[in-house]
Amino acid sequence: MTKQNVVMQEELAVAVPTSAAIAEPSPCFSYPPPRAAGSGTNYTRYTKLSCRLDLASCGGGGRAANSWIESMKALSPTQAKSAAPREVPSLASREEEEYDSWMMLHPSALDNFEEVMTAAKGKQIVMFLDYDGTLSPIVDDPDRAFMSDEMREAVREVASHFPTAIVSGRCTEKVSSFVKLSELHYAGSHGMDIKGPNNGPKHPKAMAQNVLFQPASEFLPMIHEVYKSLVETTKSIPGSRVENNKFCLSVHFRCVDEKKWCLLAEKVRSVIMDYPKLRLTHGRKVLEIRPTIKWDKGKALEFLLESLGFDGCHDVFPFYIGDDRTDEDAFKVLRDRGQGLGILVTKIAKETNASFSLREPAEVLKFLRRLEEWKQSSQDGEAQ
Ligand SMILES: O=P(O)(O)OC[C@H]1O[C@H](O[C@H]2O[C@H](CO)[C@@H](O)[C@H](O)[C@H]2O)[C@H](O)[C@@H](O)[C@@H]1O
Repeated sequence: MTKQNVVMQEELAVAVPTSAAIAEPSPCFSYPPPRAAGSGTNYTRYTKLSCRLDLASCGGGGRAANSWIESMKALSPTQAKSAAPREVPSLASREEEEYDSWMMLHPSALDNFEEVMTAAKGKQIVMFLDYDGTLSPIVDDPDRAFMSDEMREAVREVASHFPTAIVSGRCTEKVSSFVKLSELHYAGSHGMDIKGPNNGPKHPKAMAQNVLFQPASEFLPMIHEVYKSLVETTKSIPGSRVENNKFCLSVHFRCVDEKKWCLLAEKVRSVIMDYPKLRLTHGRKVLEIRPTIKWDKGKALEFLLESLGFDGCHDVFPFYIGDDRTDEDAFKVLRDRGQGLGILVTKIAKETNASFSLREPAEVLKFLRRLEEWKQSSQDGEAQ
């Protein structure tokens, strides 16, 4: 079988406006907010956090391996700043400064709620929500990443007003068992396993009935085979964990000693180099293996809009809220369509196609509650 060099070049660029550009912060933002890098905004300096996922060179150590490890650390917003070594006391404040600058371009969806809703007013809202890091906080054990009852209630309320879908890297069965709301659409396995609510949508304008779409079904046997190999190959690395997400796999290293990250990556590489039809990406302390088909969360969003009967409708306003790289595909679709709004959940500056931001799942909860209140009050207004 053809061997492939498993190299993913990914870069995370944090664009930092100069002090001149941030001297006069504007208290409110128009919709859409300023475009990110490369679109004629006030960027004059870039801080590049290299995110080269170069597994081929990992085993050999050296600079490439170090840079890969550094990029994985940089990608982890859950890093405890208080645990930073004493000799780099300025790191936290530098990150905060960068975040403040970044917020100029990706303002808080909560602080600017009225502006956001002005853009959505009169349009059919459709809500797309990522799960991990968005509805549930990031925790060490992926099997215990539960969402709170308050969050469930907020999602339930929002879904009673607007068609709502959960879009996750997890398999549909698992994420739906966490969310426990049968009235939602679920797009698991990074959008490769789409299911509509069994009893069809409650929303008068939405059409989709009993949707089931699995564009990567031919990969099931291969994924299962690779899952077994990965479990076997990585079992000697304490803390590592392979999660079977049906049409894709996750190899977790959140609980692996940093000194063993490269060894783990090398072991993953040794397995998947024999499968040129699989690709490797990385998320929040996780390596993700999935089919090379041109399908992602962005395609899933488009598919769901179409199956809901909203394709080509200009009076539809999709919100997509997510925290991870895989959510960028969906943010990009919204940006390219010039429709709706992407909201990135993050505590650190990241290059993104999202327009607005929220800091953490607790803010997502507040945002969903405000959306529900907004809908309630606009209904009350209509009734008067
Ligand atoms: O698309 P998502 O719903 O955000 O899923 C992406 C991955 O999320 C999960 O892993 C992440 O959350 C875990 C629990 O908090 C955490 O332990 C892990 O480090 C994170 O990467 C999930 O377990 C993966 O399978 C998903 O691919």
